[in-house]
Amino acid sequence: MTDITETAEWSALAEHHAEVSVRHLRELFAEDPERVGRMNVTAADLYLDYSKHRVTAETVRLLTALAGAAGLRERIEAMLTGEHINVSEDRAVLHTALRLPRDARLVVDGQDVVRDVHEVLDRMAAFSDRVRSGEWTGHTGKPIRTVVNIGIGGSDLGPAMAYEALRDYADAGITARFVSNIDPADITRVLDEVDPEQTLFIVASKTFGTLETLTNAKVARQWLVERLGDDKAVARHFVAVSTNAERVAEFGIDTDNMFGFWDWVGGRYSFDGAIGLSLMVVVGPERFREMLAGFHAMDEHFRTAPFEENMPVLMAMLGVWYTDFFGAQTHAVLPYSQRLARFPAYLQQLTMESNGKSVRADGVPVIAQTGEIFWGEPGTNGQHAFYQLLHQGTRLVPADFIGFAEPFRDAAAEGGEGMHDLLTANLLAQTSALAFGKTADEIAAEGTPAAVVPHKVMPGNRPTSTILAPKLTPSVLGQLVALYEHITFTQGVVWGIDSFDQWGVELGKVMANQLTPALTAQEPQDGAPDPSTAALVRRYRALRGRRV
Ligand SMILES: O=P(O)(O)OC[C@H]1O[C@](O)(CO)[C@@H](O)[C@@H]1O
Repeated sequence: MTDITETAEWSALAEHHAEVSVRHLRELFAEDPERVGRMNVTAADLYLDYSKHRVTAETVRLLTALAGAAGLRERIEAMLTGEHINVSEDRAVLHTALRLPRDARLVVDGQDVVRDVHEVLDRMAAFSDRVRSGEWTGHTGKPIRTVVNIGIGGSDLGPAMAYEALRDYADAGITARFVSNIDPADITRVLDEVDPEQTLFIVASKTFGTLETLTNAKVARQWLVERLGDDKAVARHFVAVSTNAERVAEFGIDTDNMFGFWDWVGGRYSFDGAIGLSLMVVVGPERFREMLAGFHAMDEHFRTAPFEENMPVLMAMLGVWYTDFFGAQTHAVLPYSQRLARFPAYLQQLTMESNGKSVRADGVPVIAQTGEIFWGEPGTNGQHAFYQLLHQGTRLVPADFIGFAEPFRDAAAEGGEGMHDLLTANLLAQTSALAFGKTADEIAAEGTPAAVVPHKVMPGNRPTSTILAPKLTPSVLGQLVALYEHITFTQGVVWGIDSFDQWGVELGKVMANQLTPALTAQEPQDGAPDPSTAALVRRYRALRGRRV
């Protein structure tokens, strides 16, 4: 395997970087009146303006050539057709199959994937309809009003983010809550606020072996049985989403009430399948299917569009450009929608668990920097917090601004007419200020005292993408998520890594299990892994009033 940094395309970009990195966006715009008309792309309902990036037409040509040199076209095909591209776990990677239409055909490793996917979707839909209509009741005969999703990582962040994004579409009077952390504060906060007779727990875990989820699920089960006074209540108040039927049964959930998926769906790529059950119960199967159609539309764009017009490829390669050539350390995602408040957190798992790797798929250490660090908050909240650093700090932080033409509902009736336009005006103002800034001359010309001028200079030349969509519908959410999935995939291909395993999270889990007795045993124990940890164990035990 040739390292990407050893290709002619990489060297060409390194040379080109020396020329482009000294240019200001002001100049790039001034010398090319066609720039805005050229540097945009549409995919399904999403419009991307990437003209405010520190690139020229030549940069785009070189970046897409690099994607080609990495074998991106072949790797896309390999993923979509079920090759075992997750090499360290010897698995296919087929989250795109979760949204294939019913009449598509895909057989992988002898399995009719499309038939299986739709079988599960149909069971989910039938179950959701029963819960939504009130036909499925709790143990005492009352309808379900709250679903509590118990899961963590991909079994939490996806459904929690999507629920928040689409909760305006809830039309059956059912709300969702999400419990993930092993911190007892998480589950108790929810249990304190829900009615046991009208609550359905969805225990969501791909492996059904995750400590946090199983612990929280046990707590919820005990709470329920105590409140309803009958073990049999569990059957009406607990369902499971998992790939592991045996463990679901061991836990005491009837596998008739289990919704399955497969090892070729990574946890962080799973909420468009059974892991999205809580969302489907809230918004209904029809909306859920609209979301899947949105995912699929972006999949098709990714599969078919030439790289220079391919939204995920362009955004991925811009990320590579800043990470590997400009040395950018992080990447901000700034949705101008309160409904996307959890989107940055969701993207953190998607991108960082996927691409936070330092060896290539063949086990050889990487040379390039990998794994963009994503972070962000909804606009305008971020503006009043960290945008100062984006505008005037010493670091380069490329940012994605995501906006919508229409809100789900405005606040006109409440006297808030025009609020949404104000929100959008803020988005546009920020990207313009970041790109073009304000010079010392312009500031001095406003009569600013000379000593203050340097403090007010806005350097500009800070790159942003602007994604604009008509409205945050289920379909648009699907498109957005698929966009970032494919950005993540493309970057993984360029860096030559396995984006679909996550071995780096395992050691900590094992050590936590080993350390628990050291914290809880009546007598102090040896065996802390290092002197610092041993001292912290003693301190913790002392604070808890235990013998040291
Ligand atoms: O769905 P599970 O098997 O409970 O796993 C939860 C999460 O834990 C991880 O394996 C990381 O520890 C994630 O990849 C996954 O999404």
